[in-house]
Amino acid sequence: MTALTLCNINKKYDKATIIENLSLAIASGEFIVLVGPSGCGKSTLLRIIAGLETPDGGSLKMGEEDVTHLAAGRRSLSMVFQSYALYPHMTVRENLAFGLKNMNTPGEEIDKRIAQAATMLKLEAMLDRLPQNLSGGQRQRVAIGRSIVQQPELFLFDEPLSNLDASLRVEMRQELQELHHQLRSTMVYVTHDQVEAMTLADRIVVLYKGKIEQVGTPLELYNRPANLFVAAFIGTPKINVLPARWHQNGLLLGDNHFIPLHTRPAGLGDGDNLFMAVRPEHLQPDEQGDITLNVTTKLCELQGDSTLVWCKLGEQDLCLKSFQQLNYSPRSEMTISVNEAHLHFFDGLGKRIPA
Ligand SMILES: Nc1ncnc2c1ncn2[C@@H]1O[C@H](COP(=O)(O)OP(=O)(O)OP(=O)(O)O)[C@@H](O)[C@H]1O
Repeated sequence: MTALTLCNINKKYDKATIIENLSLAIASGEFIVLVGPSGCGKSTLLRIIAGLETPDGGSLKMGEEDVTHLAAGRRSLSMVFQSYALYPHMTVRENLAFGLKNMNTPGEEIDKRIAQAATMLKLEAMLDRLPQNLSGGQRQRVAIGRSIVQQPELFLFDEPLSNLDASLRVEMRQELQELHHQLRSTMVYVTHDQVEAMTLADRIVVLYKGKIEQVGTPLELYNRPANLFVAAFIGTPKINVLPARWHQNGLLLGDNHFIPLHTRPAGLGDGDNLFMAVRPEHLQPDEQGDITLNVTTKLCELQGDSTLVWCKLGEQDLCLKSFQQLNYSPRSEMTISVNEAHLHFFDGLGKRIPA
């Protein structure tokens, strides 16, 4: 286990800045998940930590040791890729043993570590098979096993589950959780999958254009997004965002729809522009909430366990998610509601306004 400290990391490709003055302290044993839109620099950051890319500025420490200029092979870490990268002509056992043999680990020790990893990852029955005779999930387990036998202080994962089908992903996600629980190693994990991020992470790092937008526990990000970008990035379907203006004791939404509020968001004065945001699952298809809104339905999407009701408040599109099975015909008038505690407010620059 090791702590990891990134301090003012910069990385450019040609003239384009990919990572900009990025600082992050990762505690020993922590499971950190990096998320962000395609091209925001997640893999680049992981490769910098691995030593596969050199930063143009800044420093990287593992524990107390400055590893900024240490060769990849000399860092006590192991990386698992999306593509598994197994040797096709070697059996599972040989794949697991390969790195250890290169480090001149004694044979007995290799056998012991392979046996432990095989038990942990349920690979015992497959040790003498070639990768071509394994399923995608089993291959991914071998790739993870190859990391485990190295007993690294730090695990790096670059979208390790993205080649697997949906049910296998769920299974592997749970196995990774269990693995972290057993090993208590520091793990840094890149994914596009929100559920993986929310369920695996101790803390999530949201990146955008090479900068950190917010670092926090999954629930901090969901409950108190620091800005509109994070609010819109975390949660499916996306949070509803409505332009608004403070007026006396409430908000004027886009088309002058007034909603009274009990609490004035900090620092707001009459006429100030802001954004009000509300998650689809916090809109209720009834009048029970503190604030009611008269909307016109556009479309109902029945999903079995839930229904998405797409509707319009004036010119503004809204999505409501209900865990009931609902069916409204298009262009029906209905009243929906929300509790004031579920509203988020952001200033004109998209920064959260504390309640
Ligand atoms: N070797 C390279 N040379 C030049 N540009 C690169 C190189 N590697 C990555 N980039 C660019 O750096 C940016 C960040 O890439 P990176 O792979 O880190 O993004 P990402 O967030 O992991 O994206 P994705 O989610 O699509 O995998 C992209 O614009 C990419 O085109």
